[in-house]
Amino acid sequence: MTATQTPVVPDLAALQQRAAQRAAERAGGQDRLRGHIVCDGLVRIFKTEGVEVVALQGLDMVIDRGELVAIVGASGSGKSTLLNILSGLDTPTAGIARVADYDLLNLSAKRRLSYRRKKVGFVWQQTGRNLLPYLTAQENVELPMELAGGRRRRARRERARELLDLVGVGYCADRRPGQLSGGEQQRCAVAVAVANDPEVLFADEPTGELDEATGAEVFGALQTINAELGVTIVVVTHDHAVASQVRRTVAIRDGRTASEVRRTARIHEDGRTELVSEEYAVLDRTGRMQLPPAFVEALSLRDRVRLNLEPDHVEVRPGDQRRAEREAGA
Ligand SMILES: Nc1ncnc2c1ncn2[C@@H]1O[C@H](COP(=O)(O)OP(=O)(O)OP(=O)(O)O)[C@@H](O)[C@H]1O
Repeated sequence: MTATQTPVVPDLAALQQRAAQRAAERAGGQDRLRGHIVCDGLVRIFKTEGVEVVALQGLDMVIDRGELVAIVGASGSGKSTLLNILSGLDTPTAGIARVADYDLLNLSAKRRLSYRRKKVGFVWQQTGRNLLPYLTAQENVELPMELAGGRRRRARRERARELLDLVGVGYCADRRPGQLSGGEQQRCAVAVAVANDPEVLFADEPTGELDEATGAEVFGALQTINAELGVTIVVVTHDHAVASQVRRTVAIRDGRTASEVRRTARIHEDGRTELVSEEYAVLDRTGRMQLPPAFVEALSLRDRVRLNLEPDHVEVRPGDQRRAEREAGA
């Protein structure tokens, strides 16, 4: 049996391949594929009443064109701060934040507006933030096109209809948000977010207020947009179902990229396809990395650790081996 014959997990690999192909076509060639979103040593410090909060402390992250990436992390780890910066709502204190050739540290007001209107789209957790209640779904999708200009009325109407169909809510076109379920509203929000054909879509907890089945439908709409339109998508989520279905999940801890899980489809000799997850720690340019909390706890690592350089790996041992053994035995 070959890879094309009924693999166990065909969807992810096939969709990702299609997304990469579409994104490459949009970008005008493979060599422009690298680094659609680049954060390097990204810092955001908030100052309130003389107190400084370092929300991002040198975050590094590169996302390629056409990727669909999930960002996870505990509350307060800096996810919303990162998304606000990447969506052009907030300005970083230092470092590099670049999206599709827009340097987000140095944007004029005019360029910021064009960035927000044309380059990126957003889906927020609160459905009320995504859709205007007094417009129908169709009108909601047409509105951003009208504001951006450039498309005639008929073209706007046709595109809105196509996008609603693409995310599976064509039947909701003439209804107002109040007449839609939470999942339908979020799928309409996805159509609104891509109305002006953005290169990147940011979604902040898009399934956060939905039950599992409805959340899966909304995530399915994001996957379709990624695969069919080649839009790069970054989803901040606490939803395990979402995080486990993307090819790459980036975990943020204390304002830094702590680790990444990459999933690849492995094809066995008997033709079975298996989804394999591998966890990586992220090493920054100065050689810093964070050990996963489970590793630290398992060996009671504290204060300082011993490092040994081996020909093909680095060993990390408890600094005080005897104490660690005592605690492990206790
Ligand atoms: N406007 C602000 N002023 C002061 N501190 C802020 C501001 N925004 C965020 N912070 C602080 O920055 C840190 C990161 O917050 P952020 O909202 O980015 O975390 P998060 O990972 O999105 O959390 P959650 O999952 O709860 O939304 C927190 O300590 C937070 O209190």
